[in-house]
Amino acid sequence: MSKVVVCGALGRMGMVIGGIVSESPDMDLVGGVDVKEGSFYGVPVAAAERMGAFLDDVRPDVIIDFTIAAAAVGNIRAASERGIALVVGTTGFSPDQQEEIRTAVEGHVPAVISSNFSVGVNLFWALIREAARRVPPDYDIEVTEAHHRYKQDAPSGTATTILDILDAERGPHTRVYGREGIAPRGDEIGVHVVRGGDIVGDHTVMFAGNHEVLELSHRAYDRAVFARGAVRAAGWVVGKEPGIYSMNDVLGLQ
Ligand SMILES: NC(=O)C1=CN([C@@H]2O[C@H](COP(=O)(O)OP(=O)(O)OC[C@H]3O[C@@H](n4cnc5c(N)ncnc54)[C@H](OP(=O)(O)O)[C@@H]3O)[C@@H](O)[C@H]2O)C=CC1
Ligand SMILES: O=C(O)C1=N[C@H](C(=O)O)C[C@H](O)C1
Repeated sequence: MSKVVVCGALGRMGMVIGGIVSESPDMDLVGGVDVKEGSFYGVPVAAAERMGAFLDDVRPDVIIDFTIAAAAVGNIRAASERGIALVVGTTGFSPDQQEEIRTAVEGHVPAVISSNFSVGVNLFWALIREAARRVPPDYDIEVTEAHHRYKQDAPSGTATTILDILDAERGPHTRVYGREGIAPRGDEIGVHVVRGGDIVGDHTVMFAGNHEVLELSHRAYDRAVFARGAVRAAGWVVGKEPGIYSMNDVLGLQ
């Protein structure tokens, strides 16, 4: 039975994750952490400022973090100092924050870190990789993502992962974020961000040649797809060797 703490417990993702963990026969939801204290699913939610004391009290096996980048870095450090395994879904990390996370995790605790925990998106990334290898080099590439009006970071973590896959397969390209005025196309990848309403998460990669367009798309209809993946990762990561793992490791896709 793994003891689980959810960071960002009272947020959109935290609430869905808490519900799934509380109903999992092999998991014990022992608490949450959020900016303000409270409770969810019958367990306490500690205020972020007293997270360390709370972890020392409830002693979880794994922390699932869906907060914001600045908070997640500190949460990861707090988990690492106590030898607690991690699942991190938070997005929007700067290169410096990514380096801080690597230093906190590697050689200390096992952590599954992914910008998207849905099975569909992990397959989508594999299909994009394959397409990027096969599509002729002169085809233009545009990446579009759409999310709800409350999303803070842009472009999404999932879109950033897509851009990293495209760079790995086709060589580094300049990223042009939207266009305005006279904007002739070069050898860039165009990146387009849409924010509105309650869109859960849409991503499209367009490969545009002369007289044809190939598009690969993924659309999430419910946050449960991300939450189920994160809870699955939490069950998987406890007891693994220290290091950073991807959702491919959890799903056995590599
Ligand atoms: N990898 C994936 O599959 C997915 C990743 N995400 C990512 O997860 C993150 C959260 O998304 P979402 O749930 O929609 O966002 P929300 O804003 O709804 O939830 C984040 C929660 O974290 C709280 N929080 C802020 N700082 C701290 C802290 N120091 N300690 C604990 N809690 C804190 C926020 O409180 P307050 O509101 O008071 O600031 C809020 O309740 C985002 O980065 C998003 O991109 C989202 C979906 C899927
Ligand atoms: O903030 C969200 O909602 C989501 N964030 C993740 C991202 O930035 O890619 C994953 C998903 O698209 C939903």
